Amino acid sequence: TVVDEKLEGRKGVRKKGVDGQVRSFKEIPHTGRSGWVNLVKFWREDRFRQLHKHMERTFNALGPIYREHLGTQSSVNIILPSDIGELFRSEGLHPERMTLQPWATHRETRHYSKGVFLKNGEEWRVDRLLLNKEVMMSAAVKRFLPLLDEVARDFCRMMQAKVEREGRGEEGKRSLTIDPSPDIFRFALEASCNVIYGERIGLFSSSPSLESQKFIWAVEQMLVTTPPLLYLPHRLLLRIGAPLWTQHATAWDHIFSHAEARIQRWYQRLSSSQGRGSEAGASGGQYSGVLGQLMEKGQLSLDLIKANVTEMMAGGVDTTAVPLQFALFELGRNPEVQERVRQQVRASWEQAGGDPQKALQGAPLLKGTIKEILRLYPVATTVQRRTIKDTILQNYHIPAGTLVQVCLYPLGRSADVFAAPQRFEPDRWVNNGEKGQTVEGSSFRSLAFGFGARQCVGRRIAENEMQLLLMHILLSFHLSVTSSEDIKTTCTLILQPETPPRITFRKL
Ligand code: HEM
Repeated sequence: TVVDEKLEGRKGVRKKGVDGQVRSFKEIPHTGRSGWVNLVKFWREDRFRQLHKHMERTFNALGPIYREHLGTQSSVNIILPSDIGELFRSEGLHPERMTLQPWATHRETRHYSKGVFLKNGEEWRVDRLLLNKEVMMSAAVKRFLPLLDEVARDFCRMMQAKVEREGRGEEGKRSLTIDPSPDIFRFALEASCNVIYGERIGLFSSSPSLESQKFIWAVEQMLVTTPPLLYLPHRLLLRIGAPLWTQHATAWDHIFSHAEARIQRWYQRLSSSQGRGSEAGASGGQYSGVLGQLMEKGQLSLDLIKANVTEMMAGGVDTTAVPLQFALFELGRNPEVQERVRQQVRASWEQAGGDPQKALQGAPLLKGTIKEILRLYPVATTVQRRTIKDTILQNYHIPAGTLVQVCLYPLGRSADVFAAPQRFEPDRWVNNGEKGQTVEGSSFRSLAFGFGARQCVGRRIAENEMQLLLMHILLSFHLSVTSSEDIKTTCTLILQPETPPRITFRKL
């Protein structure tokens, strides 16, 4: 293949073709013509798990644009902010990503509706505008922030009790070294349930319910089984009852049944409040989470509500739990950064008089920390768009309908885009990177949540959830790590640590 033959590396911006003409699509460097040969190679060398590193290596070998053909999929991959800007500028009113076909097939075979993640066109836009009102608009953020804050505070109380009980050192100053990932997954699920269903599920108790553990397991299983199914003819696997397909579909069934039980409960409450003629609705006029809002407003059908809250639950737990693990690790191995962030958080917290929104607004380094973590460890490793018109990228002609992927891991670590890209430096995002930490301007560099009208619908939930947890942890604990070696990462559908890092929590 082109990569294997180690064709001359061509970094930087590509000049016009020999005769000054735009070059053809076929001339874009590629990693091998046959999608099936490439796929076999990927399987043999276990490259799916290292997809992010494979992309980084390929850009280094082939330059800032390349084509890849893998099984049934093909894409053009890009990395430079100028090309990313060009791509997003022409995404149109109904931006389209690569369809996660196995997820779509699950909905079709079970006769379930699809949520915004899987829809396209005007159908997508109608649902999306309704959801934005409940999760993206600033009035909605104001409503759900206290629910996230409550869970973050409870998490810290639970951790304090654990450190006191199991830690070492004198009373009141004990420290405990643990792999915090199981607790963080519980936090993320508890927080999601509180915001989406308006329901606490008691995951910080000593015996969390079997149902919740099953849910966490099912999301993990669904994520792991997705990448291989993306490149295989999964309808054939479905027809022959292949174990990979069965595992995938069963995992989704669990995720759906979790949502189903809650929707039924709400439906009964709503029907009985209507029966009583109550004007305040099932929630008694109190904010009771995204599901409650959607049910009471009644603008989306019950099936569409189910599809969307299920997608939000499935998309909202691992995606926030994993960056939080990386954040604890980076703050732990960079004590000076940790102290700087803590000082700002403390000052802001004291000023805010217990108002979580004010406290976050006064601590921009917390936001910078999250952006920096997602730069180094983008939980979704690519953002994709299907072009709606002919475009030119790196002076190559890209026909309408091409799938173009922005590769976030190599982008975040590129020295052409970020100064000292290996350094964990939340300051680089504060005051528009005034400290010269990005190379040439600042547009199209922070894309972990995607872009524009199709960006992550859970973005405001995720950002606030992660910032609030870090805020309360920094107010309560000093963090350190047992080893400051880089964490090895692996790609399922999301980028995560190969082995979760161990963190020492010392009570302040
Ligand atoms: C750190 C956490 C998260 C990251 C990095 C992340 C990342 C992303 C990205 C990159 C996209 C595609 C955006 C695009 O195409 O432009 C996306 C879409 C989506 N995310 Fe997230 N996400 C996170 C958390 C969440 C949460 C908490 C939820 C649910 C509450 C959620 C639900 C969704 C949904 C439903 C979509 C599809 C939106 C649409 O197509 O209209 N995500 N996310």
